[in-house]
Amino acid sequence: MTSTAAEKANNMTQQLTDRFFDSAATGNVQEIKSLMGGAVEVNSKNERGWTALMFAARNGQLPVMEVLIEKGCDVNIMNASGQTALDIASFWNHTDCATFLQKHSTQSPYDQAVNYYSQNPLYRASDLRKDSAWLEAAMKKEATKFIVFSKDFRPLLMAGEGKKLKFATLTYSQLAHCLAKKPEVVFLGLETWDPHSSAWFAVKIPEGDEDACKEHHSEGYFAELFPRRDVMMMEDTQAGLFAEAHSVLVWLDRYRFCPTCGSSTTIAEGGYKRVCNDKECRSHNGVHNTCYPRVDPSLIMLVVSPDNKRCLLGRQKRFPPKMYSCLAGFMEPGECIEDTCRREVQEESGVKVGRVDYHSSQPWPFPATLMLGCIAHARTEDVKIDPEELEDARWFTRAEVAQMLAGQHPDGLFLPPPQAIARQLVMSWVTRTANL
Ligand SMILES: NC(=O)C1=CN([C@@H]2O[C@H](COP(=O)(O)OP(=O)(O)OC[C@H]3O[C@@H](n4cnc5c(N)ncnc54)[C@H](OP(=O)(O)O)[C@@H]3O)[C@@H](O)[C@H]2O)C=CC1
Ligand SMILES: [Mg+2]
Ligand SMILES: [Mg+2]
Ligand SMILES: [Mg+2]
Ligand SMILES: [Zn+2]
Repeated sequence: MTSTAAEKANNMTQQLTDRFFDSAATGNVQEIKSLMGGAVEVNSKNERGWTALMFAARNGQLPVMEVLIEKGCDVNIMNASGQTALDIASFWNHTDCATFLQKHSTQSPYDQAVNYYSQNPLYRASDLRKDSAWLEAAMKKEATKFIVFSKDFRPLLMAGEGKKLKFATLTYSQLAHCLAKKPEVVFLGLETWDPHSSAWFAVKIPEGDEDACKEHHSEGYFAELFPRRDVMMMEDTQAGLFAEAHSVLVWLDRYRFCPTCGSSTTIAEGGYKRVCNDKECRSHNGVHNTCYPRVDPSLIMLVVSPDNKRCLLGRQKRFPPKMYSCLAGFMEPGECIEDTCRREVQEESGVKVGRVDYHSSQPWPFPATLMLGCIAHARTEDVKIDPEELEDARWFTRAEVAQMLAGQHPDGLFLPPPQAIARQLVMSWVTRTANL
C-alpha cells in the first residue's frame, strides 16, 4: 500500500470508530451491531481513553451496553481520568445501567469502597464470649480453626488463592502441647450465625513452639511484620481476620494491669475483656469500660480545593521517597469527626477546611487504629506545613493525580498501594468528579 492508501484506510477506520462512539451515545443498536462486524474494535478508545461502553453509560443506553458486553467488551477499562463505565453510569444516576455493569465488573459490589483489612468474614458472636463452657467445648471441635501468632505477633501464613497469602490454620489437637501452657487465646467468631458452625480462634504461642506449629504445614512460615509486605498481600477476608486477631492479641499483651487500681487482671470473655483481680476495685462497680480492647479512631482526609479541581497531598519524612498521601491524624477526646479533620489539616498544612464528607473506614491494626476516611472541602489554599509532621504538602491537579494512579507521573511521584484507604480516597475523588 502507498502511504496515501494507508492514510486513507486509517482515516476510514477513524471515521467508523467515531460513528461507533456516536451510535453508542445515541442508542443506535443496529448501527453498533453492523460496525462491530467490520473494522471497528469493540474496546477502541478515543483520545481521552473513552470507550463505546463509556459513551453508552454516560447517556444511559442500556440496550447498547448489553450488545457491547455480549461482544466481549472490557467493563473494567479506565479512561484517562481513571473512570470506568460503572463510575460514569453511577455519576449520572443511570441506576439501571450501573446495576447491569456491576454484574460484569470487578469493582466493589457495594455503593462504597471496601477497604483492605475491613472484610472480616466471621460472625463475632459476642453473646457467646461470656459462656466459658461453650468456648472450652468449641475450641476442642475438629472443625475449629486456630490462627497462630508467634510471641512477637508474627502470623503463621502460607500460599493462598491467586498469589495471595492466607493463614496456615491448626486444630486443637495439633496445638494441644501449646494450649496446655495456657497461652493467650482470642475467640474471633463463627463462620455463620448458626452457633453450631465452625469457630475460629487466635492463639499467641509460647516462645520455642514455632517449629512444632510449622511442621503441620510444609509451606507454612512466620511472616515478618516489618516491612509489612506479607500482611498486605493476604486474601481479602484473611486480612480482615488478621486485623481482629492482631489488634486484640497486642492489647492483651500491652495492657496487663488494671488501669483503675494497678492490680493484676484475669482474661475473660474469649480474650475481649480483662477483669481486675482486686474484688474491692472500683472497676467492678459501674465503670466497666476500663478493661476492653482499645480502638484508636483517627481521621484520614483527601482535602479538595474550593473549586474541586485540585487536591492536597503530603509527605511524612518516614515515607518512601517520592510517595505522597492524604493527611491523617488521631481523634482527641471530646472531638467530633468534622473538627478532628479541620484541626489536623490546619495543624499540618495551614489550610482551613469547611464541609467534611464521610467516605469509608479501615481498621489499621498496627496495633488498633480505625481510619475514618473523609473528603474535606478546603476554604483556603495557602499551604504552610508543620515541619514536625510533614516534609512537604502541595496541591495536585486531577490530571497529575491520574498520572500518579497510573504510575506515569513525569517526576516519578506515586501514591500508597491499593490496600491503603488513602489511595481509595484519591481514586474515589478522581472517578466521581473528573471531567464528566
Ligand atoms: N491507611 C493509610 O492510608 C494511612 C494510615 N495512617 C495512620 O493514621 C494514623 C494517624 O496518623 P498520624 O499522622 O500519625 O497522626 P497525627 O497527625 O495525630 O500525628 C502523630 C502524632 O500523634 C501521636 N499519637 C500517637 N498515638 C496517638 C493517639 N492514640 N491519640 C492521639 N495522638 C497520638 C504521636 O505521638 P508519638 O510520637 O508519641 O507516638 C504523634 O506525635 C496512624 O496510625 C497512621 O499509621 C496514616 C497515613 C496513611
Ligand atoms: Mg497531626
Ligand atoms: Mg498526621
Ligand atoms: Mg494529632
Ligand atoms: Zn482494679
